[in-house]
Amino acid sequence: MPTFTALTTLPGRTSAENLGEAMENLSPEPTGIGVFEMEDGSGLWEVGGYFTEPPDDTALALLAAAFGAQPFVVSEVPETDWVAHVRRELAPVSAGRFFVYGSHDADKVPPEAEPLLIEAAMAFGTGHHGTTLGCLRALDRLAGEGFVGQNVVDIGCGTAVLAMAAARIWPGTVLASDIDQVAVDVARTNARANGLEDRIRCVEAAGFDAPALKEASPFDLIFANILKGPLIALAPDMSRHLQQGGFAILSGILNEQADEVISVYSAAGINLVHREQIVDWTTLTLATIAR
Ligand SMILES: C[S@@+](CC[C@H](N)C(=O)[O-])C[C@H]1O[C@@H](n2cnc3c(N)ncnc32)[C@H](O)[C@@H]1O
Repeated sequence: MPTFTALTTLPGRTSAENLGEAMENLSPEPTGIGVFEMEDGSGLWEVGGYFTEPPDDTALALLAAAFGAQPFVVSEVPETDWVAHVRRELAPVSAGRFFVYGSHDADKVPPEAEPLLIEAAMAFGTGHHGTTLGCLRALDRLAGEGFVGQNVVDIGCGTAVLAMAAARIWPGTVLASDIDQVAVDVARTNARANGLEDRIRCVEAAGFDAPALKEASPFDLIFANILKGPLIALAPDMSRHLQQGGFAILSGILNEQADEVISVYSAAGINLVHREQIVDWTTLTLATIAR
């Protein structure tokens, strides 16, 4: 299936993030959105969306005008080329005891590491982003303190990197869910490639809204590496579905948004245990009891 990208630039991080959010409402819906500061010192931000069909030119022109952005440049990228490119570019990542790698780097896995094989594909979660790295490090820390997750869910699983990390170190089944069916398919493929297909159940779900999640609730560990908005919206559900003494590892939170997320979760009875910033992104470990 071909991939189309629509790219633009504009000044100002807030405007760029708002434009990225507005792009989520485009039809066809983008399968991914990226917002990056350009590294050329211009102070401009690049905002791009990936689509499986060409996005509507008029809608893009209206969006660009509304946000004071340059006209979008739409191009078709053969998916296989993109995947091959990413595979070549991605170096393995160490995060605590975990080692995330592509099959081209199989010979680099340290013998003592917990290996997580992730092939580049159309889903988020290779371990390179500060949010994924933060979640893996938070999991490593909890496990190092002796916590053993017995009923774990990874909401917004993307590649299922977090679900697989939990399944690597603990017995039991892990649920991996995503609102995006493409991500669910990628998650399933990755679970199989890692020999974890019997341990990870992959389902399509928005938040906790699927029978598989409701049946398995309450969880003793919930990962959710999604953005601030959906995290805040999910806080009441989290408090219903996280068991007493359980942990939530949350990410996708810009550093300056972390205090707001902490106070919303605290009001829902889920309290801060640990926070870590990796570049612009904060990962929070929270618990249903103060420690
Ligand atoms: C930043 S990626 C995280 C992927 C992976 N868990 C990681 O840590 O690298 C966020 C994922 O959450 C999914 N997502 C966003 N909102 C969601 C929601 N309300 N319920 C379930 N999944 C959601 C997206 O489709 C995307 O795959």
